[in-house]
Amino acid sequence: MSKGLVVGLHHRFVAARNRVLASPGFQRFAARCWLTRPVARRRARRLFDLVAGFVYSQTLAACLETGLIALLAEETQASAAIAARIGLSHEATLRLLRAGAAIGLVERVGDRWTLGSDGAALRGNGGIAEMVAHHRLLYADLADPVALLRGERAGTLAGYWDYDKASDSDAAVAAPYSRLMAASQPLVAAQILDCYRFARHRRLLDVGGGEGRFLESVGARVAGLELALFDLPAVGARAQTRLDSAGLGDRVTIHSGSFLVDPLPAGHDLITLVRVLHDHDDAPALALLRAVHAALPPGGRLLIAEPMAGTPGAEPAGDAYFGLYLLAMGSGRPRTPREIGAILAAAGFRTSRLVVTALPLTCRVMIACR
Ligand SMILES: C[S@@+](CC[C@H](N)C(=O)[O-])C[C@H]1O[C@@H](n2cnc3c(N)ncnc32)[C@H](O)[C@@H]1O
Repeated sequence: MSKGLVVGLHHRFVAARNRVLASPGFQRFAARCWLTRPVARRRARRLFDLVAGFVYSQTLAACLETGLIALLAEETQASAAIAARIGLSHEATLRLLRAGAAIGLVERVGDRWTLGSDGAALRGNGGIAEMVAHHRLLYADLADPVALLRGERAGTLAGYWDYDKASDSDAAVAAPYSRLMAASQPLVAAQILDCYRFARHRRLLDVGGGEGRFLESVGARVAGLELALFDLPAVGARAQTRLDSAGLGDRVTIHSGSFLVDPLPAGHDLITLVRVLHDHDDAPALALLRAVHAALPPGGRLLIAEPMAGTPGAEPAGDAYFGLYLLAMGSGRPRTPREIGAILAAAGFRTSRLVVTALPLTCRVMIACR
């Protein structure tokens, strides 16, 4: 069968399916028939979740901002005691507790309240709370999503992630985004360190390494590996301070500059790009990969770690969440492993492969060989 014919048949199938699914008569039938009812209910719930997603996010924000999650992590409490601690009326507290319970953040046990399973999981990862607070900026930009897509809105996030100002040594610009990245870094670092054997290398350069939180994790896990970090001047200065106070100052060399303008330091057999490539549009991304290629010796490796588009089971995190987040930020896009492989080949890398990580939703890893 020719490819054109297969595409044509696929198209006709999808069009026919969508006509049926959109029909109110079919929807009524599907909801009433015992055979189709479970599927109809699942689909209705999924659609409702899409419509209501912002309300759930804001419920989560309120649970964090009032201190409810932190409070219940300490001890179970009665609603009146909770109200006194979080500074809301008893009525508002009950409303928040019930909303939080409905989405798994808190749980009622007898006449007291404790964390729900998602609330407990959230406590185990400090980076999530920081992201939730940070989403105020994202949601301000998304208040008019069509204007954002048309390019009619100067994004609030674009001012937050202002790499141009950070490259002019503007410490006030670099500080908030560097702190945010450092807070969410441990979860990412653990996955990278679990999926790739760093001990096979002698010298590692982490490009766009932020405050050095990733190198801190590598240093703690892999003895004997020489460490170096490259980032914009204002960020490099923060990394120096952080790594000095972590006792790694002697083991890490900090290089400051812009990877879009300055050559990367040579002499490292492994270079890492952790949550860096997706920040950049295709032309600068290719320039960056060419700079990495030029800095590596023959046989040297590049490790790319970031959330990617088209991740099975985590599709919304790629093209929906990061697609719109990076649009608001003003540059970059999430890429599929195949797209990353194509730019790696264009930059001169001989081979590239995907490595399995524990939580591909937050981080996938590709290894390229020069
Ligand atoms: C999203 S953050 C990731 C930080 C760190 N790798 C992590 O995972 O926590 C991107 C990093 O790339 C750095 N960066 C952006 N543009 C750069 C450039 N032109 N040259 C050097 N570093 C740059 C930023 O300063 C920032 O630290």
